[in-house]
Amino acid sequence: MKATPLELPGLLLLDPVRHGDARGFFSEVWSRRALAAIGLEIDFVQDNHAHSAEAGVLRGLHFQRPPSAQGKLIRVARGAILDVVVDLRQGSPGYGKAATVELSAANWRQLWVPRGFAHGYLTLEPDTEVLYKTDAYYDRAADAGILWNDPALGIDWPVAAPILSEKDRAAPRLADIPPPFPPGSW
Ligand SMILES: Cc1cn([C@H]2C[C@H](O)[C@@H](COP(=O)(O)OP(=O)(O)O[C@H]3O[C@@H](C)C(=O)[C@@H](O)[C@H]3O)O2)c(=O)[nH]c1=O
Repeated sequence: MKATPLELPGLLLLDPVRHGDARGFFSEVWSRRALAAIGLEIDFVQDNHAHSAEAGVLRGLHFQRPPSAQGKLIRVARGAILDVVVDLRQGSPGYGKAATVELSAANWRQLWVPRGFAHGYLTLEPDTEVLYKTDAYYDRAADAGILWNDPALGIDWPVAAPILSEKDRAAPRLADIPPPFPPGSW
């Protein structure tokens, strides 16, 4: 498993091996041993699977407040997404900065997002299926979000009018919420 650190500390782009043959392919999409070998020892507790029917669906930017913060290991089994994360860890050199990466069934890449980030994605193709593992359970009371196009984040979304949930349409800007991950919480 190749692991490439991205510009925000803790973010890792992973390239699992895909063994192709005449039948199709085989791939170990998650292995505790392979992740431990690159220094990631994570106890995942939940697997999520989301289908988006259309290109232009934007989900995010979401996080769960501590102590229910979640690390996420994200991949795409069908279609493609622009995956976006924002570092919300106060005191991190990346605080308030965003990173974007394309994940697709074609490139077979995965993104490891540690606790302390907001996460969102835009589907680039219809019928896109996103799968991700989390290291903490869903906690509806801790569920929170930041407005996808908060100008302070400077995210270069390739779409002006995405398809959003009502919740995401009404999300606050980062400057309008108490810092979700103060020093000591991450
Ligand atoms: C996230 C989640 C949602 N739900 C429920 C709540 C709601 O009724 C329904 C849809 O929830 P949402 O609208 O929040 O789904 P969605 O907008 O897809 O939310 C997801 O977005 C991406 C970007 C993430 O990073 C995830 O952590 C998660 O926040 O599913 C669960 O039961 N368990 C979960 O873990």
